[in-house]
Amino acid sequence: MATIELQNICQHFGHNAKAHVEEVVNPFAMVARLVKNMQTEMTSNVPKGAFAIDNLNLTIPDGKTMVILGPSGCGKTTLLRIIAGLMRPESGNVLYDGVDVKDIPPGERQIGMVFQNYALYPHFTAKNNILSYFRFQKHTPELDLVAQEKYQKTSELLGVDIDYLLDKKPAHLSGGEKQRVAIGRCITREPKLFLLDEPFSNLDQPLREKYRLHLKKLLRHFHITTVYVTHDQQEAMILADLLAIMNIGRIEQVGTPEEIYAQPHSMFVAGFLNFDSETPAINFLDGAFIAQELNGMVIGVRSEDIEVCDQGQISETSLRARVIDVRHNPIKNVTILCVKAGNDEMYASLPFNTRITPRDELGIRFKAYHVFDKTTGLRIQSSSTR
Ligand SMILES: Nc1ncnc2c1ncn2[C@@H]1O[C@H](COP(=O)(O)OP(=O)(O)OP(=O)(O)O)[C@@H](O)[C@H]1O
Repeated sequence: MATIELQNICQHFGHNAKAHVEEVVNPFAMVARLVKNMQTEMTSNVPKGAFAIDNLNLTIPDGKTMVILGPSGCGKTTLLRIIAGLMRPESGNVLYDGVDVKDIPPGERQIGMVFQNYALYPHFTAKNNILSYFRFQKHTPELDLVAQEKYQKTSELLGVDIDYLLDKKPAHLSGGEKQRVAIGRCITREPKLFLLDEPFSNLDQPLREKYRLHLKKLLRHFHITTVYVTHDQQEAMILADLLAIMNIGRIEQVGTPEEIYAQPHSMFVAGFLNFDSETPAINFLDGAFIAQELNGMVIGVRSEDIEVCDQGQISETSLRARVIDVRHNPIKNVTILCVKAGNDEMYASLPFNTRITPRDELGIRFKAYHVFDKTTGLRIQSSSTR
């Protein structure tokens, strides 16, 4: 196990690049990068052109799972590759337990890595992939014994259903099976650090859900420091001890999912972290519409923090609104309203089956809200009557 520290990391790509990336000579890493770049090209939300990580600092505490969550192209994989040593940053330090690992090659850092494409050895069976760490060492009867024990323990932890795929080669394994073999391969080497880059992105939804719970169990069992990269909010929420929200080369906020949701540092974080995909993460409203002294500010209010009242109960502390749309969701036990107040449209989550219909006129009140500076996007204050 290890505490990982990133200190003042800088890395530039594109036309503002200060230097060429020093790619550690590793054919697998280079192929993975090419594939990754093609995928990023196709899906990135970040403006094309220069990309920079400037003076990034981050600590991943010993034994914790830190999920790096951010939009496509914000630099999550770059960060993971810097931690792994697959890329040397232009400047800054990476420390494992306080020791600078600049001169330690990736293969000697005791890392278990699982990438999107799993990078299994195609000519090895599943069993030999799981044991590949031992297969590359000088063969001795003692090593065979250790390997057998490790293998036994790993397959127990991965679940009984790994047995039937052991003699198959990767070409004959499904995405979920490859993923289990890749994780098994990591566990067998007893890493001090797990690095996982969207390992479930090739799986369909039910399998993703199954395997992420399985992975959570494994991570709990081993207490290995883990960095998990994803842009899937549900995955992040389930797996994270700590979340780091990333945006265009910057870590915007670090904390538990609950802390970040309750006290977002910025409009980006407030609008990005969404506990419930039924509604937008937060409603942003023009401060001036709420009160004159809030001119130049933006109000952020979560859908669950909006309550409604009859027109007759509208007071100084409530706003007039018109219902645009009503959706009842019996599974989640909520009724979602879309209402318009002034020029602002917003969503409210109410108890299931609330008797409201489109075009109703009503009053709305905020139980809690955040105030953001319109120019910097930073949170200035929060208010709650909950
Ligand atoms: N070796 C490289 N050379 C030039 N640009 C690169 C290189 N690697 C990454 N980039 C650029 O850096 C940015 C961040 O890429 P990165 O793969 O780290 O993002 P990401 O957050 O992991 O994205 P995704 O969620 O889509 O996988 C992108 O704009 C990408 O095009």
